[in-house]
Amino acid sequence: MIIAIDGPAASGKGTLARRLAEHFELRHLDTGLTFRAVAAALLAKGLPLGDEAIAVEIARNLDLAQMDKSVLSAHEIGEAASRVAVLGALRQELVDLQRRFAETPPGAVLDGRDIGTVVCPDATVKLFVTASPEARARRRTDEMLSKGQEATYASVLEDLKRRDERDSQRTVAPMKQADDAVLLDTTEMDIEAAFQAAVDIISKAA
Ligand SMILES: Nc1ncnc2c1ncn2[C@@H]1O[C@H](COP(=O)(O)OP(=O)(O)O)[C@@H](O)[C@H]1O
Ligand SMILES: Nc1ccn([C@@H]2O[C@H](COP(=O)(O)OP(=O)(O)O)[C@@H](O)[C@H]2O)c(=O)n1
Repeated sequence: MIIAIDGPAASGKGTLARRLAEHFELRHLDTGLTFRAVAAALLAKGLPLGDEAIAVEIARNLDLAQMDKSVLSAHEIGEAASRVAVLGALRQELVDLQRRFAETPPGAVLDGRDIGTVVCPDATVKLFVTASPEARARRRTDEMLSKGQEATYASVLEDLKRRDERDSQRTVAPMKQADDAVLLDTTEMDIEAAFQAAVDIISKAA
């Protein structure tokens, strides 16, 4: 079974994907981390985020097991990830890696922006998870503050909107709800309610 979860920044994709993977005894890949890892490596080398040849080389040598979420989840790396995510050759390299992960038995839950449309178009079930920009900004701000990071609601809201705009407008694999994906709007749901709604959708579809 392959569960594809897409949606905008801080919509709760990762939280849901982790819980669903545990519930259905599947592996989980946060594909955003793969873009974040490439961006972070370019930043560490002092190279421009548009250097496609080096970005592809970094992706080719990426070890999924070595990606450190606590480092890569930094807010500014999210912005840098969305800049490298427009590079077509890089996406191709990462899609190959993500697909191999998804197709390894017993299957997996993948979350990202183009899982249902590009990476796993034949996924068993597809969810497009969203929430209002204000709810997402509130959640991300609270998350950053709880980790002792500096954050203001207004700047996080602005950053998320800019990133969503870039992600949905790019020419290669833009963020988009697949035609056969089920929309899950969690604006008025807490984490538990969103999880139960997702389990219901998946149980009906699988
Ligand atoms: N339904 C929800 N209600 C309230 N907070 C949520 C909900 N879903 C996720 N969160 C919180 O919002 C933040 C962003 O969630 P995350 O799963 O990292 O989103 P994404 O993977 O889409 O960026 C986290 O702090 C998470 O605990
Ligand atoms: N499948 C994916 C996953 C992420 N990305 C890019 O990577 C960036 C970071 O993704 P993320 O899922 O880690 O971001 P958050 O939603 O956690 O803030 C996104 O803004 C996208 O530009 C992508 O293009 N395709």
